[in-house]
Amino acid sequence: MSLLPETPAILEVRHAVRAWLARHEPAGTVVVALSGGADSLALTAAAVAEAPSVRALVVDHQLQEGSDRVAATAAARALDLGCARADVVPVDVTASGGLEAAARSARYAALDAGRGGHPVLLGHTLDDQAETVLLGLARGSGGRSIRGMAEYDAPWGRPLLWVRRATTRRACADLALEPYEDPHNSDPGFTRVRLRTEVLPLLEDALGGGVSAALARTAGQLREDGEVLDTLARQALASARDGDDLLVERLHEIPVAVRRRVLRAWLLDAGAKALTDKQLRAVDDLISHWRGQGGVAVGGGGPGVRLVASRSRGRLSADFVND
Ligand SMILES: Nc1ncnc2c1ncn2[C@@H]1O[C@H](COP(=O)(O)OP(=O)(O)OP(=O)(O)O)[C@@H](O)[C@H]1O
Repeated sequence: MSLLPETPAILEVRHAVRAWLARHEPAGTVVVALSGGADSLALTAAAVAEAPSVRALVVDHQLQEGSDRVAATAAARALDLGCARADVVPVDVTASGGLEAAARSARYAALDAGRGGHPVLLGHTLDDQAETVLLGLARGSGGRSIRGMAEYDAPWGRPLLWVRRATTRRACADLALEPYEDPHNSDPGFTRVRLRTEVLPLLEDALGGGVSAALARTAGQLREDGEVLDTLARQALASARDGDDLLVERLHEIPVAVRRRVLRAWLLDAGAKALTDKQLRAVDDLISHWRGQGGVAVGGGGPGVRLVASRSRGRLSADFVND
């Protein structure tokens, strides 16, 4: 649909979507995950202009009074904008492990179930990426936590990862669309909101601007580097495996950055959960600093059971052991 006004903001969002489609070549229909907020609304308008056929999916978390109206309004906008279909999917959020996390997993499950085999475009912007990287830097460990979000991790596509949030807002204003403002997005009880409204502006001010873009760029570079290391690790894992065990002699010569990834993938496969850097290093010591030490317990066995990685006769094995 080339009926959209050709303002700089609209053209920038369209260009980002066009470039994503050209890189990832989804066949036919794409689904847009539409919250009704500025990011996914601008994304929907641009997708309709750029993709052969667009379906919108709006998840109604049913957590706030009137959420059904918000969802219905968003779906109606999607049809106005030219989507071939727009569906509201109500979900029941059962809050185990925090409401935010429960809402997110219910949302992704509903989008996955409703996408009909097509890729799903999400409206994450460069600003979301910068916040994610900053959170990862402060809370995570290792390069994986500051890689940020992928622009395509099938079926999830993020065409706007290099577009500023201000641009999607501008695009909506240019289209005379009134985005939904989620009250959560201004609630300082959420760490992400404080990052957005307090920390990042302070960093921008102190460092003279460009911080969000630099964080997003760093994430992009780390992701590319990390993907190479992951590929090498997959190959090394395949060659070191003997049944469920690993042959130590095949792991000795591998650079430590790759070897730790091999061990991580192997332990996760064996059922490890929430692996820490300290545990991984201790398992690595079974190879690089072997002095006959005992096994290393890692999380994952459930109550009363531990997963223990140990070395014996040139092999590493991971076994569940009762406490
Ligand atoms: N209710 C919803 N229905 C459909 N899509 C949604 C909904 N809420 C969010 N999305 C999609 O997810 C994108 C990111 O939204 P938001 O930043 O609120 O998510 P989040 O809570 O940070 O979750 P995550 O970053 O894990 O996806 C939106 O741009 C939109 O594409």
